[in-house]
Amino acid sequence: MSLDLTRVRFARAGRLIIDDVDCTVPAGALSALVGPNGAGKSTLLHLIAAIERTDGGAIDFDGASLAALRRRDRARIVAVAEQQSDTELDLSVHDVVMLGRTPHLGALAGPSPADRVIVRGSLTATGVGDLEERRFSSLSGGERQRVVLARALAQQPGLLLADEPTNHLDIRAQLSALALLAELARGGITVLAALHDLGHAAAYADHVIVLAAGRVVAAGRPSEVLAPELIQRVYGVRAAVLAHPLTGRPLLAFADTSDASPPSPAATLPSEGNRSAV
Ligand SMILES: Nc1ncnc2c1ncn2[C@@H]1O[C@H](COP(=O)(O)OP(=O)(O)OP(=O)(O)O)[C@@H](O)[C@H]1O
Repeated sequence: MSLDLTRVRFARAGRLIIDDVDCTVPAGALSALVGPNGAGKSTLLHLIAAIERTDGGAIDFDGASLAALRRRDRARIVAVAEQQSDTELDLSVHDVVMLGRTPHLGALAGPSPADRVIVRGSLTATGVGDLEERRFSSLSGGERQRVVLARALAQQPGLLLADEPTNHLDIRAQLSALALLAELARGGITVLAALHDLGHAAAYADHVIVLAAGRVVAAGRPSEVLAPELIQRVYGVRAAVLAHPLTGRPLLAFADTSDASPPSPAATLPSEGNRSAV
């Protein structure tokens, strides 16, 4: 089930923050949403999740408007994994992740044993099964990040939106989180993750959407999109694309424009290999 955005617009304080965005997030793929600070990545995720209302355009998942759904129906389809507000701080980790089951529970019904199994499985999948009884407020930033992803998994969505899912994570946890998102995508979930690290996008994403100043400036396979010219144009840094010695996937190397050393001769893209490392 693909996500299709057509001429999506969003303005705040008299400024267009999302400016006629057209793009498709393909089904069963891990798509990376990349772009400089302030490009509009988080805003776009919020518009897709209908946390914010668009000022124009259409956002359809599997051919149906997400904004037109009732909140509960939408929550059965779309999950958002992002840094949480303070409202969850007083809950246990178990209860935070159980919130992901809310759209699936009957009107007056509490969680069933099956819901508890799903919660436990989600915590295990994100590597925090041993934290279930802890207060969310007592967790480190990286632990919270993984619990937030577990909550989104527990929702069993068709569309998973993740805002900086590797934030706060150590390198091993970063790779695990990305591999998990790629695996979920292969399992049929449409995944759109806002990523700052272009290396992660190159190494793990099937599809990359580049946002700059609220506009989509490129979209496609990482090997097509993450080219030195585009990175120079969008981020203002020099880049070389190498072949990862362990995986064969694209490996990006950067230098700021003041660095006088010559550009790498290896500025061609390698073929895509496995995704076990960046
Ligand atoms: N409510 C608002 N009122 C005014 N401006 C806003 C509002 N929300 C977002 N913006 C502005 O919209 C732009 C896009 O913000 P957004 O957080 O979506 O960017 P981002 O790509 O996620 O950035 P970052 O990589 O820094 O997290 C920024 O310039 C931000 O200041």
